[in-house]
Amino acid sequence: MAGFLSLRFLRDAIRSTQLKSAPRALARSGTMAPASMSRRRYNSSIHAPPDTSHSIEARKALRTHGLVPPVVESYELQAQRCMKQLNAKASNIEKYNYLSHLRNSNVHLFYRLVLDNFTTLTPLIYTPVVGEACLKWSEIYRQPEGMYLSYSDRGNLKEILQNWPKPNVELTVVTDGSRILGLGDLGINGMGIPVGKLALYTGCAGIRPEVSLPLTLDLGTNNEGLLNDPLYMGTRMKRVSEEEEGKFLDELMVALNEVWPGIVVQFEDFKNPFPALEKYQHKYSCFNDDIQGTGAVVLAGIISALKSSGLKAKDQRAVFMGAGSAGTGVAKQIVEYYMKEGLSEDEARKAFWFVDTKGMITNDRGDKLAEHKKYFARDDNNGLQLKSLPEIVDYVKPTILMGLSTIRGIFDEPLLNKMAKLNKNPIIFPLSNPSSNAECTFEEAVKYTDGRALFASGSPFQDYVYKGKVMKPSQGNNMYVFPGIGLAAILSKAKHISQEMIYASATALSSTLLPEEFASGMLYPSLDRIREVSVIVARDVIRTAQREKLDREPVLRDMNDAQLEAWIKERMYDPRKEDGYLELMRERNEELKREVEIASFEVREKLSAKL
Ligand SMILES: NC(=O)C1=CN([C@@H]2O[C@H](COP(=O)(O)OP(=O)(O)OC[C@H]3O[C@@H](n4cnc5c(N)ncnc54)[C@H](O)[C@@H]3O)[C@@H](O)[C@H]2O)C=CC1
Ligand SMILES: CC(=O)C(=O)O
Ligand SMILES: [Mg+2]
Repeated sequence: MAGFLSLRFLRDAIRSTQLKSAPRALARSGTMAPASMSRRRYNSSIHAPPDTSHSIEARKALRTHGLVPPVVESYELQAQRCMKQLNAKASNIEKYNYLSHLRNSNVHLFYRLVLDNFTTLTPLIYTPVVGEACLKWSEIYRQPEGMYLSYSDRGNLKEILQNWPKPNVELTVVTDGSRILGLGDLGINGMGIPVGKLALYTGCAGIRPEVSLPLTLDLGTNNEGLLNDPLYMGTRMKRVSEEEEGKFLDELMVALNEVWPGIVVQFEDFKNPFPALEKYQHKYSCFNDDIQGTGAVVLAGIISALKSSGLKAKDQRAVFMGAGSAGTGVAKQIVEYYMKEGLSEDEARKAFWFVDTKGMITNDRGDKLAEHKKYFARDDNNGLQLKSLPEIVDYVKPTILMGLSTIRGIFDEPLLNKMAKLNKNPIIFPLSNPSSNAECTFEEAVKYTDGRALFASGSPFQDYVYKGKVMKPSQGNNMYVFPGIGLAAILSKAKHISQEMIYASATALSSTLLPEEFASGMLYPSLDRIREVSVIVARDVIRTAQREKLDREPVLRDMNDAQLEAWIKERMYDPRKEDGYLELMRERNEELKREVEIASFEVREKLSAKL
């Protein structure tokens, strides 16, 4: 019996790497000719395509000799050509397509380019251009990227996940496409978001590209435009009910953890992300980026802004335009900070006034409030029900104006003037994405507050020269923390991702702002230093996981901070050190190992049949 169990275990272990062994098994059963080494190379899960940077020796070994022009090029030359081709593209969407193609055809060159041109390329692979790509996803579709799981696949999710061609997945970003940035329900067109977020995981935190899985759930869409679009590539049906989605997600979480035990799951851009977070956060290694990641990143910006304005937590009054997952997630995180600064929970909670489509959120407004809005609903309004943002600002006299509403331009000139009259340094955070949904632009915030606003936006803006001075915008985007949180969860093998771990990511991020950056008005560190930032975020998140006994990697426990940082850095994927030739050799080794495993499994199976 014990022998039988271990054989089954071995067979399952081999199946978990089944893709590589599948061609051989099929070949053995006679349904498929054995793939030649050269054929297999092109189907390789690891990218070792013909590359102009390969030496002649490598080309010979890879049998790509003759498949690329003869000159062996330096990376600098390759990069020069790429940037020239990129700059020749007439529109942002063409640039997006070009970069997607590059990522799929030469992954290391793509990431090297991203790391060397981070601030120029991020807006093209992430917000704002990814928003346009999602709007047009079914139109611009060229190649498979990520996995699509449809409602009709329920019952078979585990089996389908096993079709993913890379054997070891450590991280997935999953969306149901129901609230893509501020662009609404885009159905499966939302795939651009998991793809973009995971590209940032690799760029910002050095997660190896082959261990990440972009995942989009095809659970229908209520977007009539898409339902009527012949090119739309998702199932043409209305969105399933919340209950049906809940059951689907239950199956998905089990399946993901069976196929890739301990996988880190990032939930992204769900219209109603609260039930999943509540249900899974203490059960699996997962977090919600829009609620928790955004909360952490905005808290870090608020810590910097308060330091800059010289005001205390107890003096803050915040008006939040938009009371969705991001708005309430951000405010909850700030409440925690205010409490650590000495306020009672009630004092902290009362420092927030929320506004949604029906106006100021109060307990006695007369409508049934969604569960997540109740905590911040005002009960001190003496029956007063205010509808418009300007009258709410007059009533509250806020120090902070936060935009997570998706409404472009709602922070208009008169409102910004008002904030500037009320405060020496008004804190203005138009955080909605993409740029076309921002509550105001950087230029507007500077001009209409006479250059005194402490500003952060969700999507990037250009520097702006005001009265002869170059003003620098800050980008308050969860990209500053989610890569470090995910990296920490992977490296520490965290059982769960706790609220304390998320909070640690915020304080870690705020600690990375350099004095000179702070002096120049920046609220966040320069994105050019994002890898350094991710190391510090990951370090502090790991430390918190250890304190809470949520980590399962004992090796890290005895390290001091410097050792831990060095260890994290060492594990980060660095495209500069990658080499397709070496990878292929590694891959061949792995393949040989698997062949030996299969052979020994077969021998043992025959033996056990004889016994
Ligand atoms: N900067 C960042 O890192 C992040 C930015 N966001 C952005 O925040 C925005 C909102 O995201 P979620 O909260 O997840 O969406 P959501 O759909 O959950 O919430 C949107 C909120 O805005 C309110 N709203 C919409 N139209 C309004 C109107 N005309 N007047 C008043 N209120 C209105 C809704 O009532 C709702 O409370 C999106 O644009 C998203 O891209 C989200 C996460 C991270
Ligand atoms: C940045 C982000 O996660 C969002 O806009 O939804
Ligand atoms: Mg999001």
